[in-house]
Amino acid sequence: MSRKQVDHDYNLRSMSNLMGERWKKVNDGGERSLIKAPSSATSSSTTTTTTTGDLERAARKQFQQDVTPGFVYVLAVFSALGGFLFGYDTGVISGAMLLLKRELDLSALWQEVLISSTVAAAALSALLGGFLNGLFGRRVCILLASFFFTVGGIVLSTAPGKEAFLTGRLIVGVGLGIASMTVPVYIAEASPPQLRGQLVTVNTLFITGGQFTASLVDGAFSYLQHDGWRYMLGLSVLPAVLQFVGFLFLPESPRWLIQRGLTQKARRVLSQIRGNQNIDEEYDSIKNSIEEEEKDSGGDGPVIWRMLTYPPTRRALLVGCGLQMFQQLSGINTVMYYSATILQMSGVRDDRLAIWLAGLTTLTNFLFTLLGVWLVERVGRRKLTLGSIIGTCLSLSLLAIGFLMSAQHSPPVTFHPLDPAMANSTCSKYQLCEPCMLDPGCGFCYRENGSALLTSSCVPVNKASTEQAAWGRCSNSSLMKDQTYWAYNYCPTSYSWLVLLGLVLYLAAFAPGMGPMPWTINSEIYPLWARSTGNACAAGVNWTFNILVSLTFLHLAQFFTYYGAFFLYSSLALLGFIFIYGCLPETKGRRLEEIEALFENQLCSCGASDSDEGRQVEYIRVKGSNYHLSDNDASDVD
Ligand SMILES: O[C@H]1[C@H](O)[C@@H](O)[C@H](O)[C@@H](O)[C@H]1O
Repeated sequence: MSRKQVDHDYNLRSMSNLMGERWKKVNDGGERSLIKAPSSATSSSTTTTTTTGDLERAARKQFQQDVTPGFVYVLAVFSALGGFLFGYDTGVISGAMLLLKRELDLSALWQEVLISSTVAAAALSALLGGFLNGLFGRRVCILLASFFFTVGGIVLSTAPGKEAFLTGRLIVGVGLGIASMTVPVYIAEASPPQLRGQLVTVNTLFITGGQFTASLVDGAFSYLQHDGWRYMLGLSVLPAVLQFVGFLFLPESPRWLIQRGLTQKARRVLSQIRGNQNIDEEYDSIKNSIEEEEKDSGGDGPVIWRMLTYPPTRRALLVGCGLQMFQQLSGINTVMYYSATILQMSGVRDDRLAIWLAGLTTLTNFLFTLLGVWLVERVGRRKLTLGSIIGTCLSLSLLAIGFLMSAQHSPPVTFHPLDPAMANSTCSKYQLCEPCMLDPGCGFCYRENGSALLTSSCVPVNKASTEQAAWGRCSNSSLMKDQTYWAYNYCPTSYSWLVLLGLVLYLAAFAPGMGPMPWTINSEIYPLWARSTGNACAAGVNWTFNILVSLTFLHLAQFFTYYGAFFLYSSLALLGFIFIYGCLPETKGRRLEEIEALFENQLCSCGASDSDEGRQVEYIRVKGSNYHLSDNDASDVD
């Protein structure tokens, strides 16, 4: 939308307010002036024959003087603690697992179960969250989520065994699912339109901030071999309690209150959030839209059915779920979960150093999400998402090329030691490091002299700990003499710089757009009656594809090699680009109530609405102004 048109829209909107206030003043007998207009405008308000030029000037002045009250920021930050916990709880487990698997003697299966149980619980509870949101409201759902985070954190940090730990992970997962779908909706519903994108994006900034904090905490407590994991997981209780207490005092979403018919309360909350600015026009607009939406929404039946049978919401749901699906299919969580392995490929052999350096990945993700917060209201959602996904696609190709070069220059196996148990292992058949590394049962044991590799062998991995070989030189750290290394899941390579470059570019491209925009856009594309269900479905899709991609990554790498897997993600990102190009309309600057109209056209003509800004004028209601005059609905002018 051009700047000029935004100004024009606001002028009209402000004018409608201004006119309302003037009528009010006339009716009040001219006793008070409710707008902070310049003296010229104020004096002319004693008559209703003011010229449009005067009105427009005064409206412009008034609009320029509007400041966003601080309360909306407080509200956004307390809600975004839910995002922080999302990032922290999904991020902290990788470091905690390193300690936990030794202390609780976990098999590979148990490790997988403990990691994926949270994500699976989140997928289910996100869907359930839609129902809870509609029934109890956003505030109760956020309170519920922080309650689950708190209880889950306590159970995890005090767990006596793996079963109790699994229970804790499931409880946290339930909190995650509810928070992930509620928080963006709550922030979007409380924000003024010109700030909405930025404030909802802050939630993703908190997610990546949580992931970054988790990597620092993992690094710090990795030195505490005994019970370190209890502190790592227990720390999440602090932000959870803070959010719970905060939300005891924060208000419900005004839009939800209006929908529930609690109009007086809604007016009070709206004026509290807007810092006692005039809320008549906004209140009126929300109320009317809800009434109209309810007429349009196709009668009875479950919300999801009504959404699917009403074309605009069906299209919005497709776009929302598609965005979340492509976010995960672009492989963000393989990069987040396996960055330590990728770093090891680039020559970092010390485990602790790899954990710390993995923190750099999460820091990059966080910093570039910050760029997204800055860009979202400047360039708009559509351009930001398109730019981001094309960058993601290219950098994934670069990552793949890095892995390809490493594979093509894979070091050979030069030494074939005899298995002491005389067992016939497949590992001894490999002639190169690449296939040896891709076999989850084997690892590469080698000596290094300068840049030359000597006596390299492919031997079975220790089933209890992938950090060692089952037998031989690499089976015990004290046996590993100087310059002897054990590489599991990676091969020593001189092309690691290409992989690292790809990784950094990937995060720089993904984090400002594809990271936050699916959440931000989902929070604004559904009409109120469909908002919680729409967000619940989209969040459910996000969690489902998260688990699908992260659980299949290693198998995918085994069958298609690392470069094959990353080329696949790159092609999926390209598909995502085509989908977004065709289907995602621009929602920047529009009121939530106006956005439904963007989905009235055919699905794949959405890009056209970018230039279709004249439509904006249709939605400006002058009702707010007439409201005081007659309180008579028949006098509304659309
Ligand atoms: O938007 C977030 C963010 O990009 C995170 O880094 C990622 O781990 C999540 O899966 C995603 O939903």
